Amino acid sequence: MYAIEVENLVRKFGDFTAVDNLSFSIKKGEVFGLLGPNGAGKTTTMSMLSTMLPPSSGKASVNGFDILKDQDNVRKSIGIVFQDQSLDEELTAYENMDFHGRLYRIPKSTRQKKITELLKLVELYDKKDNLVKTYSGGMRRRLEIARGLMHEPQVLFLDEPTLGLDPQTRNHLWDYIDKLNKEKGISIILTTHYMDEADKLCHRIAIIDKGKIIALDTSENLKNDIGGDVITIISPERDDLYSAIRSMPDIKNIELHDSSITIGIQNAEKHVAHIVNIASANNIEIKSLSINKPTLEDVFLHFTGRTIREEEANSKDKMRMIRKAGRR
Ligand SMILES: Nc1ncnc2c1ncn2[C@@H]1O[C@H](COP(=O)(O)OP(=O)(O)OP(=O)(O)O)[C@@H](O)[C@H]1O
Repeated sequence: MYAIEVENLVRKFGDFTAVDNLSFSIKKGEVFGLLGPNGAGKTTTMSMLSTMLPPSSGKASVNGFDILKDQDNVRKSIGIVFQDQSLDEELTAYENMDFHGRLYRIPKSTRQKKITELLKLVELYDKKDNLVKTYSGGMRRRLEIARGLMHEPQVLFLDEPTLGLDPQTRNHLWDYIDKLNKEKGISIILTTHYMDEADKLCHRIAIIDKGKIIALDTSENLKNDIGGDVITIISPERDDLYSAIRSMPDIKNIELHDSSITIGIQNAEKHVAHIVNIASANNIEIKSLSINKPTLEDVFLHFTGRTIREEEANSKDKMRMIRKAGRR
């Protein structure tokens, strides 16, 4: 059984199609990422899978339960951490957790044990009696994750889990998410517009743009599929080197430039020694050699002709933070 199965899922708002015929499945124990720019349809997809928004057409199941026919069981199977914070600022961390446990009718003795275990897991146990309004952004997000795990969900939904957090806090949170997956075996679906986040956390990534999946695979395969690595060599005897190595069997393409040679090749590091040996056997000097690995940004560019514009994303992050602050 899959953690999530999605078949031809569509969501329209009036004439506008926000989610356009998505199909994918997520294995149990997998961390799966929906990566795409703002407005790509990620949150809308998560909202449908968590039964908060009905699809216009198509079907999906979570933990084997149909999102339309078996909503109660879907809800019991999932923990949710969405973009907008939903903690009670005037309560302590413990009280927030306890309140959530009561909502799910978890008996008192189990509740206390669970709260202790989860607050320790996200390293907030020492601060359990502090009011949430005294918490930093990273601490709040960790508390939200712990709270989302109170009822022992099989699948965790994380919508932009590190939005608006500073790089150090993001790194910390990534460690917790990784730990949750490894230690508790929880399947995780997360959305992000941060390439490094998808790269670091996700076993597989669906790149989504304008409501459609444009590529889906492991990060490594996605990068390899667009042509692999690029080796750049600077040498005073470029022409000789070019002639000596151009017939190497694994080279996908080789180009001679004014001051360098560039070689497109998969798993570049495996071929570097061979290239250096050929140069040395032919008395050719190599001044420098560097390997560039393609990034997920290159993958997105390859499929869409555009970049996921981080400036745009960042300004949107700021707007969200201002909006949230205004609500307090
Ligand atoms: N309730 C709604 N009514 C009309 N349009 C909507 C509604 N909700 C979302 N949309 C539109 O659907 C598209 C997808 O939005 P969605 O929030 O799913 O994108 P996203 O990839 O999660 O981006 P973001 O990270 O900015 O939320 C956007 O163009 C958005 O404006």
